[in-house]
Amino acid sequence: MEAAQPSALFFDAHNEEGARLRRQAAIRAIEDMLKWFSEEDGVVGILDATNSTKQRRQWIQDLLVKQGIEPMFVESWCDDQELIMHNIMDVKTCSPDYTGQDPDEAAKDFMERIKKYEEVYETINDESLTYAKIINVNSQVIINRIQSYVQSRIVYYLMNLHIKRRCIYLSRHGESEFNLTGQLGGDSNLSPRGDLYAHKLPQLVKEAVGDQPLTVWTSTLKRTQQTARFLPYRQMQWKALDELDAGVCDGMTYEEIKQEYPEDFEARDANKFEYRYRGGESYRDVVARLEPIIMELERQENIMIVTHQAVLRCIYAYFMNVPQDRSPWMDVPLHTLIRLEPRPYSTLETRVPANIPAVSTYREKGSTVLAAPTK
Ligand SMILES: O=P(O)(O)OC[C@H]1O[C@@](CO)(OP(=O)(O)O)[C@@H](O)[C@@H]1O
Repeated sequence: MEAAQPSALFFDAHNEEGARLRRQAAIRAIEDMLKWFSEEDGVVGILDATNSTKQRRQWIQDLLVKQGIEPMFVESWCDDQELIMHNIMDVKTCSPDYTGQDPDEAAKDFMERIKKYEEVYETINDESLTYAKIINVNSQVIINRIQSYVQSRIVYYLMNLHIKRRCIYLSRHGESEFNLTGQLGGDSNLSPRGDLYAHKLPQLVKEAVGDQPLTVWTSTLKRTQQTARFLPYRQMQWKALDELDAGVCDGMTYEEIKQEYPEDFEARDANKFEYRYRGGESYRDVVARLEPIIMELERQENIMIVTHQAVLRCIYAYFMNVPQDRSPWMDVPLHTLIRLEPRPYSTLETRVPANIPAVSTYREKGSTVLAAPTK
């Protein structure tokens, strides 16, 4: 039997049973989070709840501080009716609370829910708490007692968010000369088939983007710039988008690495996310250097990124919520345009193959052989 969906009445502060159940749910969520902190080395947890009274916030603060956790409150405050309505239609009607319900009915119920909240709501201004209050989607941000590095990064991240619809387009560079020989890294030119992809890309992008504005980001390496050279949009090069640095293994094939550095080859397979090439980088290092890219992506509207296998995996994993241990093993084929559309509860993905053959650069764990090529 399916659980009944909560109606606005459930959120009425005078409804004692509703208040009791909501408190119980919050306790369960906090217990879950504490378990994750202690058993799975969690660093930042998000307790998504309507902690809209001073008493409720103080209760959470006391509970967490006792466990050695530093709480930071984030309040999103909005009195712009158009924004509220847009948010309800866009976000709330597809929330798990309203699955399968008529969107107009769901919107009406949510308006009622807001009224119930308004009766008891006390905006955050508690001087002793750490908080960020975001007013009308970043028209104004008020912060209080931001003390640690992580907290300041969270504030910066929140300041960059917007709720406009947009898409992120991702593509690897066209097949390169090094891809043909199975060599890693380097700064080689496109192969003839890679060049065909560069010629076809404007048409693929035009079909996906239409007449909307777009900005193209590439790495500083020749293969991404050659791939993007016919795209009729503003272009920017980012060093942060350069391929994972393979250090002493740059220019080698997987087979050569296995022969010359067998222990490294094994260590990388055992933990590909953490393994750092001698004199080079790990996937974790790439994720860290991509932080400004992610921040800027959150601020921007339509962006197309032409980059490399490892970097693309990291950006894709961020939007598609792929766990760290799986992301370095994802297959991201050459000559394929990936369209990501971030939505409130998930990101929609479409893949458009260019139908231009290319070698595969995908290697399974334990093997030095690359997978079958793309037809
Ligand atoms: O982490 P793995 O799976 O080795 O993938 C990264 C490798 O992908 C390659 C291709 O094999 O990237 P690129 O997209 O730049 O061609 C290498 O240059 C790079 O070292």
